[in-house]
Amino acid sequence: MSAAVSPRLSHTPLSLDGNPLGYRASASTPRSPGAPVSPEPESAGVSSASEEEENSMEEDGILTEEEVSSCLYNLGLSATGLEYLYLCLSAPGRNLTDVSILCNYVHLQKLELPYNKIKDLSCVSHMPYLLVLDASHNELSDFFGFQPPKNLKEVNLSYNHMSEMKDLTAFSSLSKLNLDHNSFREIRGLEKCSSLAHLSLAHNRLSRISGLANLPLRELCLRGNQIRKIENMETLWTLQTLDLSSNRIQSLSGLQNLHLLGSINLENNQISDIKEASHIHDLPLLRELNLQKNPVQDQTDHRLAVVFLLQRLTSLDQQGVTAEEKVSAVNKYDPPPEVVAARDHMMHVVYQLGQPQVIFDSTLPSLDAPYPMLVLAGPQACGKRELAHRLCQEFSDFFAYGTCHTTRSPYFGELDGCDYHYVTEEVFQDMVYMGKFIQTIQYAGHRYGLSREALEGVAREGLACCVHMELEGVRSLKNTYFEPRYVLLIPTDREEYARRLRRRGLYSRAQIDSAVSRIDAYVHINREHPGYFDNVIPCDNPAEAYKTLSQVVREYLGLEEQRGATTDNTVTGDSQNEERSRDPATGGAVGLHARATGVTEPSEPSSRTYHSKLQARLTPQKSSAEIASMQRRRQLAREALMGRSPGAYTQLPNRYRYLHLIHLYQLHLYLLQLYLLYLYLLQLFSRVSVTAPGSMGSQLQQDPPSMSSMIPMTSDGPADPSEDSFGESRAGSGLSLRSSAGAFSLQDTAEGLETGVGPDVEPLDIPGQDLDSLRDHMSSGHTPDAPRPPSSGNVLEVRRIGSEPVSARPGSNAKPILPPIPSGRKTTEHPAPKPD
Ligand SMILES: Nc1ncnc2c1ncn2[C@@H]1O[C@H](COP(=O)(O)OP(=O)(O)OP(=O)(O)O)[C@@H](O)[C@H]1O
Repeated sequence: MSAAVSPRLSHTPLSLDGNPLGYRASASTPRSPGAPVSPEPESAGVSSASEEEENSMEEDGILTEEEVSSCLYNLGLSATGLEYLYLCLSAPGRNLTDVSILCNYVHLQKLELPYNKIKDLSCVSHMPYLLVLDASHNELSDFFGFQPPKNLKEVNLSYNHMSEMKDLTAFSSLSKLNLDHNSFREIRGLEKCSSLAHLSLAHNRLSRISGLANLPLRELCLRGNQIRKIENMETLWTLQTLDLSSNRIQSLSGLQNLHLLGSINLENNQISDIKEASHIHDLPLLRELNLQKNPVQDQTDHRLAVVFLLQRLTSLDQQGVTAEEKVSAVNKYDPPPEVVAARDHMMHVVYQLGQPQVIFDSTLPSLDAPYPMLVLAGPQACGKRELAHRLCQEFSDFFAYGTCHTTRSPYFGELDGCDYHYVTEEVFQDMVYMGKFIQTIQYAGHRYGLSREALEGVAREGLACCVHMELEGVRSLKNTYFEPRYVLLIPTDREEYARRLRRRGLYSRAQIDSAVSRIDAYVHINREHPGYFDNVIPCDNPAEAYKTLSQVVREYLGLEEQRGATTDNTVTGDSQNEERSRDPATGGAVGLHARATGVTEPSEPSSRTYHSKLQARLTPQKSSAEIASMQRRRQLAREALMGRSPGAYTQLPNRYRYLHLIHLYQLHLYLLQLYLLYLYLLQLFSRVSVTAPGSMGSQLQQDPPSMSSMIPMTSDGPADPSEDSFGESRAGSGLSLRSSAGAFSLQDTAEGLETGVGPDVEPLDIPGQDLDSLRDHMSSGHTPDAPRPPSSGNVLEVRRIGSEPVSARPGSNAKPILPPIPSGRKTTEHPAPKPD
């Protein structure tokens, strides 16, 4: 059966309307109405009645039998199955006014009479087998003005003059009804149309949606009415396509329950708020949405916002939604934590680039080794701030508290500058614009940030910075060039943690719930990304947590070595433990497992022993951090010798900074070598000049006479031979380096330069003019380290180990050196004493 017939082609409907046999009724073959016919092959010339005849018929608008003959098509079995009949009639665009003759064609199943002037369709009452009726573009004013054909399925009465719907209960088979372009003001009479799947009432005068309850509609078109509100549609469970374009709708409320909706057209309405999209957010099958010509289009990024709210859309405003758009939308409105962190990092880098570039104290210790930091991470009020303070107190030689900025106001007992720098939102934002932060986060409506200055202050002291932060802060910090140690403090007892939060009396119930739920984020990231945190410490009991933390820190610093020597013996005496710890398949797994499961077991001596021993075996004599530290000190010494301070190139643009440093380094190296050669020759000459010629050879073979002054001394005598001449204990670099800061030896510098692995050089405070004094001093026959009379600040002082530590870098703003926290390095054996 033909679905549609073009009115202008209706004279030759055979090829278009599915008559496979190519038969049609001959106009010259009269037959009784509905009478069976024998199929005849169509012959050219017979198919059309004479034009004159047709014109005369069209003029008076009465459909005649001859014309009917020419309009019949689709020969087939009658509904009874007993005879062959023409089942369809198509007479479009003939200006017909009277089609009463069709009362005789009782077997018709499809009747197409569009583009005529028909006012009366009562003939349809005589077509009990009619399935499809198309009477669009006529002058009908009587709604369904005929007796219901029992099986009528599709009716098109669009473009007529009907204004009132009547009860269609009798049309129970009706599945498709088109009533567009009439004058209906209200939908009614459809309640019993239990098969109605497609209904179109476009361009009528409807002002509200009604009369559709419980209809099995799959497609509903109410375009071009005056509807203001989506209502009475809750029961249209089966609706898949909805066209409400060109109405006056302001809200999408009312569509929430239509779970099968796949396409909504709301073009040309009054929707002005993007949030309206949230009403259809949960429709699982929604793929197409048209919001063109709505006020909402004026909002910037409205498309991204809608794409974000309705992420299942494949087409928005008749334009395909791309994957890129979806990603951008999510990144804009609900960015994943990684994106937040990356953006935060990017923002601070960009703002910082806008500022004059300087070499920061926190980058100076070495270009290779990042500034040492310890980050205590964990959910709010897990006690990490107290732990950080305590740690900095106990290990004050190593750590200082990095005070962050916050926009929240201080709680009772908190001190500005101690716990946080409390600033206003404006000040905080200004600091952001000035590129002062390394990372920031927004937490519980407040902003927190670690400023560069907080870090620099600690770096200037030569200490490692200890900070505490939330997971978001850790994520951001991980994007920077800093490589802190991250210790996760995690509450394992949620009840206790919630109680602790409640006890503080500072947080609302929602805040407490949120804080408790954030534990999962920490657990998740620790489980999914082994190694994300270097250590995980349960913090249910603050005292226990601190004990574990300080233990961990000691291990980092290598301080455990000295203290745990006896412990080691007892532990290593346990052969079983030792065996286990040596076996990477068992002991090693314990350590890894502890990390992976997120709980370290500091009370597990075997794993600790195994770990430290393994580290001791695997770690080379010097770690990269130590080497970096030594290189830096050598460089500082050279700078000091040359009377240079870093201030000369601190204003260099960032990108030339490292290149410039390398060139300077090479130049220094070269000049220093020349200078040392010169000094050495001077020294030789001076000695040769005071030594008898016969003893000259033996004198030359001796160690340099100043060697004794190079041996580190303590107040009680020579220093521990396990320390090198700079007091740097190989086993515990962090501790010894700090205590020996300021020691220096020219010979050692020369030695180090020649061998490349010589003793370390500590920076020497030599102002520029000291060089002249040094030259004068040596030209008078003294060695550089020979004592010189004191003068007012222009004296070259060779500090011995054991003198009080120097807190400032030689030259301008040098600082004592704290190497990056050694990576758990522990050696059981002390380095072999240096030969005298
Ligand atoms: N710069 C920062 N980056 C990321 N997180 C930060 C930063 N500064 C502070 N925080 C974290 O913000 C959260 C809220 O800070 P607040 O001072 O209100 O909590 P707290 O009660 O002191 O928590 P805690 O005792 O665990 O430190 C804390 O978890 C804190 O560690």
